[in-house]
Amino acid sequence: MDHLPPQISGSALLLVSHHLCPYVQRAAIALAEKGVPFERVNIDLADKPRWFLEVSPLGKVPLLCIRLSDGSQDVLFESSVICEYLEETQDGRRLHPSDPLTRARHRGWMEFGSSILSDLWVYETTQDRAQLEAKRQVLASKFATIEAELKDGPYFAGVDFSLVDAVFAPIFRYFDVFDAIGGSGIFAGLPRVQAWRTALSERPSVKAAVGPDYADRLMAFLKRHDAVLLQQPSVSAA
Ligand SMILES: N[C@@H](CCC(=O)N[C@@H](CS)C(=O)NCC(=O)O)C(=O)O
Repeated sequence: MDHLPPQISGSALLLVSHHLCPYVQRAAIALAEKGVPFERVNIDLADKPRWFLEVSPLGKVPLLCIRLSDGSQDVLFESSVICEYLEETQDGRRLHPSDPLTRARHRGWMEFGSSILSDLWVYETTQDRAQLEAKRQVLASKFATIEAELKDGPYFAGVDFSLVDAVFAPIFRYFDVFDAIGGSGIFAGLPRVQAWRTALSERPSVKAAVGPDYADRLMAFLKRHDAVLLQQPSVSAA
């Protein structure tokens, strides 16, 4: 594999990213939690570079470009696969439970998080109010399911931060923005989810992966899509 992007330099790991992508953010959180040095390069998904199309089978970010010890290079795609690879190859904090059954359950909840991201894509980009409301109900129901799963916290599995947390932290950052523009109401009556969301927002790895101006970038994205989500009563009144 010798099509690595021109931006790669000294680091053994390069995360090919997009500035808003929650799948990228989960991988960046896993890297930060493990204390693994890496480089990050953002690409324009509306104008994908040729080198990216050559090494990304699905044309999606994230990619993890890896320089191996013999000097050869390889590329991984799919955020969950990247997280699992990091867990298997890198030192630092363990992000999966050691017990196989618990680990398998965690993988299930990571998939559940990805299904929420698919719902969110429609929720944030639709121009149809009925579709927005239908997705809001789906999301509310999924977070109610999570509420029943959460124990004492602060994280999904208790005191230990795990890959499930890395998956959900970027999801909650969306709702920071949605709440600021009128309130989704999705977490009302879900105290454990609320507490989990707060704990994740304070985690340094999450802050670093998502970036300080995330809300502004997401707002600009919503405006570009002319999202009906922006037409909340409190926003139109402003
Ligand atoms: N299942 C993939 C999803 C990644 C994904 O959907 N990435 C989006 C950005 S958030 C993307 O690259 N979209 C570009 C495209 O579909 O053309 C993963 O977990 O890595």
